Parts: sequence; structure tokens; C-alpha cells
Amino acid sequence: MSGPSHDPADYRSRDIVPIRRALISVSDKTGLLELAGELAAAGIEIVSTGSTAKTIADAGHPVTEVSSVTGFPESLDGRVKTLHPSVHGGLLADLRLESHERQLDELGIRPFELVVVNLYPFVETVRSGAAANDVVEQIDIGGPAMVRASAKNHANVAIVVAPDRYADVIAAVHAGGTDLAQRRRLAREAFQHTAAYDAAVASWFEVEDTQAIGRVDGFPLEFSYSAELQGQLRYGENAHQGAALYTVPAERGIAQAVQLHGKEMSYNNYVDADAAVRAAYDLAEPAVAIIKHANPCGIAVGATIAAAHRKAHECDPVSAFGGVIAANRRIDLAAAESIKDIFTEVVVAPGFDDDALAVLSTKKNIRLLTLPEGFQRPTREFKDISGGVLVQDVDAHFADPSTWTLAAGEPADEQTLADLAFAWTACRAVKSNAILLAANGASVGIGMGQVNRVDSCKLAVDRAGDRAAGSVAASDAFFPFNDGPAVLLEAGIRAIVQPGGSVRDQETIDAAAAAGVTMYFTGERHFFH
Ligand SMILES: NC(=O)c1ncn([C@@H]2O[C@H](COP(=O)(O)O)[C@@H](O)[C@H]2O)c1NC=O
Repeated sequence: MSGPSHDPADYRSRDIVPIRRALISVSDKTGLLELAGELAAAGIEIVSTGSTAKTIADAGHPVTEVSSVTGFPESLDGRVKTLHPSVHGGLLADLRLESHERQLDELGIRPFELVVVNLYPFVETVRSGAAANDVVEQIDIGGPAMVRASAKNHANVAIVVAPDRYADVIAAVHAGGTDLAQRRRLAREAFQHTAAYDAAVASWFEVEDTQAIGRVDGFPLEFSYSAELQGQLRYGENAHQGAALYTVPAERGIAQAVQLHGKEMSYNNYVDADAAVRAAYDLAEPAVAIIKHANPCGIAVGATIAAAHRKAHECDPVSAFGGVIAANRRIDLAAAESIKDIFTEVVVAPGFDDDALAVLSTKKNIRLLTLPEGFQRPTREFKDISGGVLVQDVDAHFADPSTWTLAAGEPADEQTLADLAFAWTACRAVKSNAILLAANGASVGIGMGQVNRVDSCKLAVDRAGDRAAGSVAASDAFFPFNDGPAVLLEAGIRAIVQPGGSVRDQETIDAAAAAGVTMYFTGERHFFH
């Protein structure tokens, strides 16, 4: 243990601490004058920094400039204001100890019993698109130092970091001081606040580095995650689970989407909307993905979003009931007309034309979400496991058909190759084991989430029904046995695309060749769990 330890008997008890001297240094001046007025009226000395002191003085309240306490001018563009022993001694002295009291006297330092600090607006500055030097200038150093010092010394000091606590402080002034339980609560909030602040700074550096070198090549030795509470959700995946939405300030994703219409978004709505956007945005042409329980029940591309929606819906109209729809282009009137009579939980898109919004807004149960300006797909994914978190690059690479290897049959004609490329891209949005049958730029049968590949084949073929014959199939990973391909070939699948790489590839190749079916190997797989 570093530092001297004291005998428990050395500590004098201190529950109620009367406030005689307060240090106030705030960027957000909300509620400042009311607080300062109450403190001044109670005869409490207020020590304050630059613009905070000026605001208080301009309102006619007595205030002591911090520079007259430190004996130094505020300097280096405000980088050094309160970083001084005359301030920090007054914050850190543990007056339960006689020895600390004596040292303060010897040093001529007076203690503070109340500290009110809120920090430079770092996140707001990042959001405003400020240049890097200006962002760096908004990394508060002196503020967090005071907050942490006071929170450590909560036995003696009340630390307030948010204007919505001022009323409690004023009440404590009138009651004769703060009590220990209150100071502990405030200390906890203070440490949470500085931790979130530092995490936001660290994630800004990470985003900056990512942009500078195109991608993060390595993984940091440590990382922190800063997110702001956006709001509580009614419940989590099930009604007995509590849930909330947090947003990451520097990001622009589904969490920042703006709701234009409908009931409050649920936890499951967010999960499905994210999966839907992920699927639709994998495709370059106008595309629609319809999601249920994080899996697609239809994905299609078309000349228009209306056409893509019709094709995606036809894939599995039964499952599309109550689905979540994402489009990678604006929703126009024709798309709205296509969607409006189908019971849909959420539609999310980069925008809605006014007439489309008017049509869909007549449906009270549909939620309409527009993606935030500057929408960006994440580059990294995080998955919680007990005791830690797994981090990976997002699977965003799709092998180009020109790099595929023809493993069986004749080279595909242009239309077949286009369908294979579509199926290959679309199947990565399907939970493994994934088999996706497609025709004319639309899924016609999807087998997902099975614990063996042959069952996914059966499911896809079963869902496609008559449409299986003549369609093409994509498999997210290689076929370990020939049983899955046998199901596809028997159903009349015309062409198959799969990674290849199984020790039994030859059996699958021979079966496809014997059936006259074209089969390509991509050399790349798309597991998705
Ligand atoms: N450098 C310092 O010693 C220092 N002391 C306090 N601050 C910050 O200055 C702000 C208030 O400054 P002013 O009262 O000048 O507007 C607060 O957000 C506070 O967190 C500092 N600024 C940054 O590090």
C-alpha cells in the first residue's frame, strides 16, 4: 500500500459537514446564478475560475478569483487555472485527521466543503465537426483533477458534477450541511462522470486513428467504451428483463436513427432494425431486407425499392408478417403503397418522401425510422462473453465472382452469375448454417440457424417450394458432406456457390457435375452467429 496508513482511532467522525467555502468552475452555466445566489445569501465564500467568476460577479454576487488563491494568473489558454496546491490541498485534506488539519494551517491553505464542476464540452465539440486541435483543447484536465480529488475526499467534500443536483445542494445548505451518505452518492456519480468523459476521449482517438490509416490494424492493449443513456426501453427481449438504449456519441448508426412515426421502439425492434439495415446495405443496387428474429425472411434487389420490396416479401409472406423492413434507398410513394397493407413493425430507410410518410403514417402500429445524416456502418463488432468481450472486424468483404473458381459444370451465363453473386452476398445476413436460394435478384427460400447444413438445405428448399427448381443456391460455409448438396440437386437447383475447402469436396463436385449443375468455390466463408 502506498502512502501512510492511519490508525482507525486517528479518524474523527464527520457526518454533517457545514459548507463554508465553495469552489465553482463550470462550462455549462445552467442554474449557476441561482446556486451562487443561495450560497452567497448563506454567507458561503465562492472561489471561481475565469468566465464562471465573471458570470457570478456580473450578477452582483461576491466571488473570489481562483488566481488570487493560487497567486498565479490563469495561463496557457486556460490549460492551467486550478492545478495548484492551494486549490488541491483544500480539496484533498482529510479533516477527520488532526495531522491534515495542522498541515493546512501551516501551509496557509483553507479547505473547501463544496466543489461544483462540470467539464469542457468535449463530446459536443467532436459532434460539431471541429478540427483536431480544437477538439484536443476541449480535453479538460483541471476539471477532472478537481472532481476526482473531491470525490476521493468525500468524507469532507461534496462534489457536484451536474446542474440537476443543485437543488439538493441548496437544500443541504439550508439544512446545515451535507451528510456522508449524500457525499458518497455524489462521489460515485463524479467517478462515473470522469470515467465516461475519459472513455469518450479515448474513443475519439480510436476513431481518428481509424480514419487516418483506413482501418485499425491492431487491437489496443486496453479499450474503454463510452455511451450515453438515450432512454430506458419498456423491457428487454422479454417483459421481465429491464433494458435501455445507450448511444455512442461519435457514431451514426441505428441507435441515432430518428423516429418519424409510431409507438416507442422496443429492444427487439432495435435488434431487428440493425440486422435489417446490415443486410440491405450489403447490396449496392436498391435493396430491401425483411427481418424477423434477426434473420431475413426475404432479401431482394430491384430497379426501385417498391420492386425490391415486392420481391423480398414474396420470398416468405407468412414470416414477413410483423417483420422489420430496411431499405438502402429512400422510401417513395410506390414503396409505401407496397408496404402499407402488410403488418410491419418497423420500416427503416435513409429517408421517406413526404407522400410516402403520409401513407405509412396512417398505420398506427408501424414505426418509421430515418437513418441519421452521415449514417455509417460499424467497422468493429463486440460480443459480450462472461468475463470479457470478443472484438472482431465486421464481415464486409465479399469475394468477387471474377475471383471464384469453377468447381463443376459449365461457366454460368450472365444472369445466373448475377443471381449467384446476389445469393452469395445475401446469405451473409443469414445466421449460420445458412443456405439461401435465389432467382432474379431475390431470395426464394432461406434455411437459417440450423445446427447442421443438411437441415438448412431442407428448410430452404421447403420454403422455396416450386421456386426451388431453377433457382441458385449459396451456402455460407463449405459442405462437410454431400447430403446437403444432394437435397439441393434433387430440388432442381441450377447453380451453387460455396466457399469449398472440405476434405470431401470431391464428392460434392462429382454430384454437381453428374447433375449438370454449375458450382463455384469462393475460397471465403461468411459464418454469422
Ligand atoms: N486547467 C485548469 O486548471 C482547469 N481548471 C478548471 N478547468 C475547467 O474550466 C472550466 C470552467 O472555466 P471558466 O470558468 O473559465 O469558464 C470547467 O469546465 C473546468 O472543468 C480547467 N480547464 C482545463 O483543463
